[in-house]
Amino acid sequence: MGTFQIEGGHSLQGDIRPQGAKNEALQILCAVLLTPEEVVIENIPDIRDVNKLIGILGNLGVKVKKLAAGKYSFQSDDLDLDYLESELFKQEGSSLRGSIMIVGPLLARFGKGYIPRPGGDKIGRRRLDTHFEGFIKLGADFRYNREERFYGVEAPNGLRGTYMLLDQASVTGTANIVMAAVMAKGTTTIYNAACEPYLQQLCKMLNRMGANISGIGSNLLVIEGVESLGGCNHRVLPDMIEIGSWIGLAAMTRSSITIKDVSWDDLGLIPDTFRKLGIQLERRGDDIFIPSMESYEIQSDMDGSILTISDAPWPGFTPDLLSIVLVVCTQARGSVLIHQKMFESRLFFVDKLIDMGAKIILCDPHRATVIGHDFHSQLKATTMVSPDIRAGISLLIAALSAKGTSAIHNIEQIDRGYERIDERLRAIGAKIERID
Ligand SMILES: CC(=O)N[C@H]1[C@@H](OP(=O)(O)OP(=O)(O)OC[C@H]2O[C@@H](n3ccc(=O)[nH]c3=O)[C@H](O)[C@@H]2O)O[C@H](CO)[C@@H](O)[C@@H]1O
Ligand SMILES: C=C(OP(=O)(O)O)C(=O)O
Repeated sequence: MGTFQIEGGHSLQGDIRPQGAKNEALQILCAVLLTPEEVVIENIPDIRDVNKLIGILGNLGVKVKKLAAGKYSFQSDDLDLDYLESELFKQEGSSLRGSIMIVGPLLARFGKGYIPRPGGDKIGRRRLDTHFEGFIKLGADFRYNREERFYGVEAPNGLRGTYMLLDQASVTGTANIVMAAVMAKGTTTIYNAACEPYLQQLCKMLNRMGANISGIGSNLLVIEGVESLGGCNHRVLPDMIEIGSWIGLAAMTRSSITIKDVSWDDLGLIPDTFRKLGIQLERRGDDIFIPSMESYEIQSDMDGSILTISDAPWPGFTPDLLSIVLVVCTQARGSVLIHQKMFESRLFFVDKLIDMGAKIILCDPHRATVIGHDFHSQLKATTMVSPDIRAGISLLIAALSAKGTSAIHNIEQIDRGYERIDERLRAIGAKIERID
């Protein structure tokens, strides 16, 4: 279990460039299984989850070549499907959430797909029903081995397009079903589809490979099945969750930071949500400039009531930034209610912030009220364990703003989504060391 040691209380300055988006990369990497031709992907982040998925693709027989930093070529022309039934796959496949998205492409191309129940963060129940109900609607047979926690779908006679209304706008579920449907016979219509930029990018890439998907960016996707897909080039967007993390970091440490090449038009409600906390953000070309601020004041609603920040499927505010918003509010002027609707265990980390001196009332597993200090009282350094990726980065931001030296254990959770975070933060003046 690795540890970060952080000396807090210093303001930072400079430019930071976001990595490629983790959640997009996980989808795009799975899509390389849909064609025997070469697929070249750029801006792949060098993070644990993505590297694990690339490892799984390699074990499946995909020819993986690293062409440059973040740039890889993949060719799935000679796969070893026996790997899917091996003990090694049971371990590797369960170690990250994103691996679930190999099932759709394998089912589309080879008529079968298996996956162990994915592991990952302890952030609440994470059902897979939407994925498998979609595959069943497309004509696949489903089985679940309860003892081994192993899911399987088979469609030896191929898949057939149909209409489906998803029970939830699941991000990975939509990606999986889209990838299964692109080569199904006839038309598939997916209503209540998730439409995060990750999915928009996936659908655009699939169309470049020869698929016929319309409705991209909406919650109604129409997919005309095609016989086969070919190779393509694709570039992963900057990671909007990392961008939000750097905005929070700048505000909490009263730093002046420029976040480079953010792809503003794909950020949805993220900039305005931070603005509601009183944080100044300036659009400079495709960069975000955040000036150093002595203080930031949370806006009230128009009728004067306390602001609520809650998550929702895209184009709503992403749940992956709520922990970061929460930590930023601990030093704001004013009060806010944070309502995490999707996940039931993502707010428990506030205990650590309370230990550090933050004023937070955890109302129930989904809601926390934060009363900001307006920098009149600095958080105090402490020792903590990162429970999940976004709680981890939030604790790291808290430690960078706190007085004294903090330690964060279990930083593997942070490394699964943030590339060389210690080096990149040191480059803008942070005092952070990795201790193995
Ligand atoms: C690898 C990856 O891409 N992970 C992301 C993906 O996970 P993932 O695709 O696993 O998450 P889902 O979209 O399936 O759902 C996440 C949670 O929200 C609940 N839910 C979802 C939709 C909805 O309309 N109502 C609802 O309550 C689900 O029951 C579940 O508990 O999307 C999540 C939701 O944006 C993000 O937190 C994860 O970072
Ligand atoms: C919850 C997250 O990731 P995953 O779905 O990979 O666990 C996240 O990125 O915040």
